[in-house]
Amino acid sequence: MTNALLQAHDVHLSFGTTPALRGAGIAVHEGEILAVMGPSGSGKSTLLHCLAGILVPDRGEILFDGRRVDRLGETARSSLRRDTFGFVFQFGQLVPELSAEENVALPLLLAGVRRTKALTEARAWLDRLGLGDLGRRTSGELSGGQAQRVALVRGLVARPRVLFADEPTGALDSLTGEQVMDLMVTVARDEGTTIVLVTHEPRVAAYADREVVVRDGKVLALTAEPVG
Ligand SMILES: Nc1ncnc2c1ncn2[C@@H]1O[C@H](COP(=O)(O)OP(=O)(O)OP(=O)(O)O)[C@@H](O)[C@H]1O
Repeated sequence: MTNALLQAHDVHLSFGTTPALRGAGIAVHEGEILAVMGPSGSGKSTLLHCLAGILVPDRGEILFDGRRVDRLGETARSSLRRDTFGFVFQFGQLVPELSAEENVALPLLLAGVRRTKALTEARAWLDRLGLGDLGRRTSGELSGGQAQRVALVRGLVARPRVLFADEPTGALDSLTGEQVMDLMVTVARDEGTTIVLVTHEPRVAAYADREVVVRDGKVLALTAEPVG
């Protein structure tokens, strides 16, 4: 496929003598929600980190929108992560001293949006997603599921082209996990966001358009790639 938004070709990466990726290849299409599954230690998070420009592979290529991410320097990769990508991890990682709305506003502030405007926008997002009542609370005053929904909104507020979600429901019970996934899919469809979703839970992967499995540092396709 040549028109994928995000691609990895024959990616290898080792941590010291431990190989994490051994020839991984993947193509993610614009607007697609792709679930990356596989056993513990198979290389899922490492692959996500390579696709997101957090890690640079030892060998192979990472392409975003036709551009070689693996050839960019740290500053350019950091700008790409800040301006074009969004992130949500297993333990939301909200800044504990800040309120929910301040946490949501953070990516906008980092992108140079003025504080008042960033907070107004953060509040609008929280309202739109039914979380407006939580805006003034700090993360210590939120339940795990509420905190994770706020973290998800923070990952989406700057309208990233790709959202990288690494086990976003891993710390939640299944009902709360479903609420987080419903929110993620609703926003992604509305905004046309592409999602790379690492999960080991089939119920979570079922929200995706397509699934791949990582095994021993390689990617096995489970369902067919979309045509186009
Ligand atoms: N920072 C690191 N230092 C050393 N080894 C690492 C590091 N990160 C990952 N590894 C190793 O690389 C391999 C792949 O790890 P990775 O975290 O990508 O797997 P995973 O499929 O995401 O696992 P899990 O489902 O348990 O999160 C494993 O053998 C792991 O121990």
